[in-house]
Amino acid sequence: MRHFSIPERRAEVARLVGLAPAELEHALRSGGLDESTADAMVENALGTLALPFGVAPGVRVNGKDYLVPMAIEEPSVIAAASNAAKRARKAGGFVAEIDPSIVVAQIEVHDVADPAGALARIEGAAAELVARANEAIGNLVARGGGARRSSVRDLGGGMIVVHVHVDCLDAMGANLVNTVAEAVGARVAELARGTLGLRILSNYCDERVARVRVRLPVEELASTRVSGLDAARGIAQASAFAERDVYRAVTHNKGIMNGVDAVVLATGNDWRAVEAGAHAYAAREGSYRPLATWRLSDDEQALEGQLALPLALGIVGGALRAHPGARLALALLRVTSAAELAAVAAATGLATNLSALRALSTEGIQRGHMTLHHRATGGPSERGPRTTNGSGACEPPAAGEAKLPR
Ligand SMILES: CC(C)(COP(=O)([O-])OP(=O)([O-])OC[C@H]1O[C@@H](n2cnc3c(N)ncnc32)[C@H](O)[C@@H]1OP(=O)([O-])[O-])[C@@H](O)C(=O)NCCC(=O)NCCSC(=O)C[C@@](C)(O)CC(=O)[O-]
Ligand SMILES: NC(=O)C1=CN([C@@H]2O[C@H](COP(=O)(O)OP(=O)(O)OC[C@H]3O[C@@H](n4cnc5c(N)ncnc54)[C@H](OP(=O)(O)O)[C@@H]3O)[C@@H](O)[C@H]2O)C=CC1
Repeated sequence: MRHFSIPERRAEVARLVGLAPAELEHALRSGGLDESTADAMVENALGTLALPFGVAPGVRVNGKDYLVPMAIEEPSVIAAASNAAKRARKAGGFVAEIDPSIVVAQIEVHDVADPAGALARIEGAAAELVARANEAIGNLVARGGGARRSSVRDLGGGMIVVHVHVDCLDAMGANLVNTVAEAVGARVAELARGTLGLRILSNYCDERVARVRVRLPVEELASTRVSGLDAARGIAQASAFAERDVYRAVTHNKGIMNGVDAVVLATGNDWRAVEAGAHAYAAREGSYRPLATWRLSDDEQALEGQLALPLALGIVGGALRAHPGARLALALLRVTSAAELAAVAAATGLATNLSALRALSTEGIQRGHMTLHHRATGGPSERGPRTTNGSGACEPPAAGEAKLPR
């Protein structure tokens, strides 16, 4: 069977999203980042290091179908996301709920002789601190964002920490929030009567959580190799394993981050921040837990999955200002807010988790994964294009049923 070329896939994607093929060509030239832009982005640049950039078609979230850009070096992850998305779409797709874009500015003060008095004075000055914060980020306030409230905690040993909770709207928010932390720092230290310490955002964005769920009739999990009910039971059992064992929970979460990180990376977002926050959230109850869990319904008719993780993503600012490949990724997604991007990234994470668990709990991971792995290493490939009409030409996909030539 004929293997479709990258230009053929680009042409199909361009058609699907209404871009000129030349725009894709241009944005993805040199791995999406030219040397002079790279030179301006970081220090001591020698060049760029490219990753494969692919798409998972037909990921339905809150009733809308997305062509999801994924940057990842690992074979079978994009296929896994596509596979689960296809099954989920038939059942109505993923449902996501996203918190407001709250990121916390931390101001730490030490050598505080009277922490109780400091807390009282800082709580009494909450409105003043919020106003000072908002003065420093006037443009964000004008857009409808800004500092919402402040809080303070006694950390013991003469150390206190003040949080200013800032709605960063469509930005990831690190620089915005650092500006706030520095703007209010001196006043906080004055109120605390201590020594001003660090002024920096927290990457633990537990007020900016993306929650996504999916409900699949068990028959949507069936294959020629396994019944839907057996697959669903296996996935629920795999979830129980991860809920009981930290060694398994970490790998389970890796399978979620396969999807999340690939979207985060493709869209030019800060994946270190996402990773740090996700794993802290996984451990928020004192032990490390799976970020996603799966249950078979009581009547054994449906499998229900849910995922929650903090996701501070931006569709403005950061690397997006400069990176043509990341801007292309956002153009493919056609998202209009950071919350919408978080919804898609989370849904993609739940999708890769579902496919991994389905494979693991039925036939094992190696057949699907290694078949695609062999393509990268020069070994045998069983896969040909699925969307040819026999003459090799692409069949036009129906809306929401988008499939790409392989
Ligand atoms: C690999 C598959 C998808 C094969 O799955 P399959 O059932 O053999 O595939 P199929 O040939 O029947 O195709 C079914 C659908 O899968 C997708 N699909 C299938 N092949 C392709 C392809 N070449 N390119 C694009 N999409 C593909 C596509 O959506 C396709 O629908 P179609 O388009 O044909 O109507 C399946 O076995 C699978 O999902 N396996 C899991 C793979 C995985 O999780 N990989 C990650 C690497 S392992 C890891 O990092 C994490 C892990 C596993 O440790 C996490 C954990 O332990 O929880
Ligand atoms: N610990 C961490 O995670 C740290 C991360 N960073 C890095 O910081 C960067 C992210 O910072 P971030 O503050 O998001 O980016 P920016 O500093 O680029 O700020 C985003 C800017 O976008 C503009 N903007 C336009 N439209 C909107 C909108 N609708 N909503 C919000 N802002 C809008 C605002 O500028 P204006 O108001 O002027 O128009 C805003 O200042 C990333 O590169 C990250 O890696 C930096 C330090 C620490």
